[in-house]
Amino acid sequence: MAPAPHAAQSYVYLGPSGTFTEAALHTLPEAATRELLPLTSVPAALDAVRRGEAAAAFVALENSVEGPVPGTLDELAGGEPLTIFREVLLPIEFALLARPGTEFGDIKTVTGHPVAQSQVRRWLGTELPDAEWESAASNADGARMVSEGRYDAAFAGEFAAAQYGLVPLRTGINDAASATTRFVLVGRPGRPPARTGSDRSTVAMWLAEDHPGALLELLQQFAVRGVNMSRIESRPTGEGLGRYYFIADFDGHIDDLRVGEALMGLHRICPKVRFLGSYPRADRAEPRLGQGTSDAEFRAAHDWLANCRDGRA
Ligand SMILES: O=C(O)C(=O)C[C@]1(C(=O)O)C=C[C@@H](O)C=C1
Repeated sequence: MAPAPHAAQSYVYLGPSGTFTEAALHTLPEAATRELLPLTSVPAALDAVRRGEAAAAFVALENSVEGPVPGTLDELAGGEPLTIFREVLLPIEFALLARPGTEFGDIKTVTGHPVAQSQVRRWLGTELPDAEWESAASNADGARMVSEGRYDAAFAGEFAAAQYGLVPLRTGINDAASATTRFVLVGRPGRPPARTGSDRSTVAMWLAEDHPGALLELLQQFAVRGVNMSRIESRPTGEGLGRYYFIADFDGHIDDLRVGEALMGLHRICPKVRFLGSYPRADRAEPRLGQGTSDAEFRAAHDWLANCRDGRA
């Protein structure tokens, strides 16, 4: 359901209330001053922002176990441009929620978000090998459907139990210790938040045509400027088999000279580049700079070139 026009200053997110997305959103200080509106899907949330019906959407981007959240990357790379302004990391641990009185041995059907399924697959295979899985639009939506009696149990955050009148039959479930989901706050294009010295940037890039070394040419734009890439995904363009675009995260801010030079390099060799934002890193880690890649060294090189051109070298 689309938010009402008066909600234009709101933040929208994957609902209903009780999702991990909502829990992560509450860790952002600015969320306290906004109306927070749950919507039924990530595309619905991003479209509400595109239409100006919400100030920003808060969406899951990747999980340390499952990898990218299907759909979110393509939503950011396609359609009307959007920009990432913030990131949040949330440790993820599931509980198995059921209606009060349900015996563990009676569970025949379970539900949860598809990204949850990949995080509990081994646990499910061992503990409930005969249970039938059906996907829900979100983990909280799964809990809601259990409260309505449509499934016996749902995987969700333990915090969702009380909201839906359920009880946690098992807690602390996750196939991988320290599973973490990365969320981002996305708005209409605007000036990125100020550089903090511990920043991350995201860009989507399209290749001119398939040829030997095409991916290497992209990577070189980052490597020769000392820009550390932290993630790169290839995604189908939808224009036929073998046609891909790339979406990458890298250390640094668009105001860092090495980052600006790398982005200009991409612009020279790619038919299309979409800058998706520079924003403070949630883990506050600072990049390690290689020799010759600091702002001061880039500036000195520019000054030297200008002197050479003026005959003052
Ligand atoms: O269903 C939820 O609770 C969500 O917030 C969505 C979501 C996701 O899309 O990755 C968030 C965190 C977990 O990794 C599983 C599901």
